[in-house]
Amino acid sequence: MKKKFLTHFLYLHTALGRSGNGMLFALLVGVLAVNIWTLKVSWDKRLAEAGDEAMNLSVSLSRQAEDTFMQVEFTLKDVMHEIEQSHDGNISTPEMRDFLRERQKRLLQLNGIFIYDEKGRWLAASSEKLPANANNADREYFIYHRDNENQDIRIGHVIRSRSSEDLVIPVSLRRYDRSGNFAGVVLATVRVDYFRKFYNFFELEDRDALALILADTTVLYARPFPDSVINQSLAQSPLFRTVLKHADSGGRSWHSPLDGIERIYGYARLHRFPLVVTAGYDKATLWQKWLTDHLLSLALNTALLATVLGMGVAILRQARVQKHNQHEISRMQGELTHVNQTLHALALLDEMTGLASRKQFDIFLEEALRRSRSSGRPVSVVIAGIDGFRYYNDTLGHEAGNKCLRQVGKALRDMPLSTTDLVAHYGGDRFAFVLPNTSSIYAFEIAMRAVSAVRHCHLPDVVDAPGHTVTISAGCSTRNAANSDMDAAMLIHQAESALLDAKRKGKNQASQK
Ligand SMILES: Nc1nc2c(ncn2[C@@H]2O[C@H](COP(=O)(O)OP(=O)(O)OP(=O)(O)O)[C@@H](O)[C@H]2O)c(=O)[nH]1
Repeated sequence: MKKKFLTHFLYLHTALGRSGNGMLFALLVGVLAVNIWTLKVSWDKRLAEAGDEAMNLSVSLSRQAEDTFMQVEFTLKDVMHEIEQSHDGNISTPEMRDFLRERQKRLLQLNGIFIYDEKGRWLAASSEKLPANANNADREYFIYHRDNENQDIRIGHVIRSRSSEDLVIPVSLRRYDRSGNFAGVVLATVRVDYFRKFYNFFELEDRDALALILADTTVLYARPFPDSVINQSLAQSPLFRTVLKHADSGGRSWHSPLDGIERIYGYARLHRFPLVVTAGYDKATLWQKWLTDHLLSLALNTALLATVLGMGVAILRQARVQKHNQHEISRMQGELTHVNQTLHALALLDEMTGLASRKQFDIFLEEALRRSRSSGRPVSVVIAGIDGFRYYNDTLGHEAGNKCLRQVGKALRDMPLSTTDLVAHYGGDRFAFVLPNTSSIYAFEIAMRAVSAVRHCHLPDVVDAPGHTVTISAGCSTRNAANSDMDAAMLIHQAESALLDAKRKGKNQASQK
């Protein structure tokens, strides 16, 4: 049912419909393929651009991080130098505090600078006052330096400052005494807010991400995440599992383990410090923006395609209507031809007697004369009339007269004649023969046979004339070589004249002119 409807709707039952639909389908597939391909190329290009942008951003962020920590490193080294310069070994002096404060103020990223002895006690700090009995021996960086003879700068996990309550990144150096033993730690704390502010300068979408990460996979700061992600491990991130193992910088997409969102990331490992920075563009946001940019062209293309398809269907429909109309016209023409033929045939037959009509007689006679002229062979005409038919008609009535006409007509039709001869009802009580290739002698014989045929039918005549039967009289004329100038009218006139002769001579006989 559905298939039938579809076949009819799409005109698939016609050759025109099939080829039209084939063309429309090919057009649809072609336009769709080109559009999809163009859009795919455009989306791939956008992704590649986003990858490049993320990579560039991560490289600049890595420069910024390197500069930030390098300045801190130099400051720490300055502090070490200053400590070495103190003659009596006393660090807890106002001069040292001023020195530390002055150095701290130089760098925006610095939260504070601190000097601890080998027990973790505060010796000096850039802050206004030293907390009483303060001890940092429990801090992770302190324990590290106490237990490791490493002279390099160390960047630790984020901690909350005991002096300012801020989230800070501890950057520390091991102190040595003159004998080379552990003498404590010099610490500079870098504000996490410094990175927060810096990363906020960039015009990014809500779900785009920037992160500063320790090389041991610990998050130091990451936007747009809450501070709860700070110090989380990214060991499960593709960044540490695979990506960084292949290259120190580059671009790739992966799902962040912090929120599961897929981003196009750029990443860069710092050369001088064990840090990694990443910049990631949210793929879904990129897709939405790209879609919005292409929505207009997409809508226009769709509208164009729909218009073309609509026009195609309309043309197909129009062609189908035209074909239907043509079919109707030819069917009607056929019907008209049939009707015409019927009408023509009816006009050529006499309705009452079933003999040829007067019209057919005229046509047939003209044709016989034409052939006679070209062949030189004779053609004859016999005209017969019922004797005393007016009286018959007047006495027995018109209906009886009609019956008599039919009976006489039948008698004449039943006469054995040549297939080329024609018997017609000439009109009124008259009958006529056209006899091609018939000489005057033979025409006269046929006229007499006609008279005889009617007589032998014994059709009863008028009631008050017993023993009388219906008779006819006949007159004939012939065109032959001797009177070759005769036309149809002359032949008929002569035959009628002969008929009158026969009537005058007493009826029931034939006469010839
Ligand atoms: N029933 C009938 N009568 C017809 C028809 N056509 C003509 N007639 C009649 O035929 C008669 C012809 O009369 P006439 O021409 O005088 O011929 P007639 O009476 O036979 O006279 P003669 O020719 O001298 O024998 C008229 O009365 C017509 O009304 C017809 O179709 N049916």
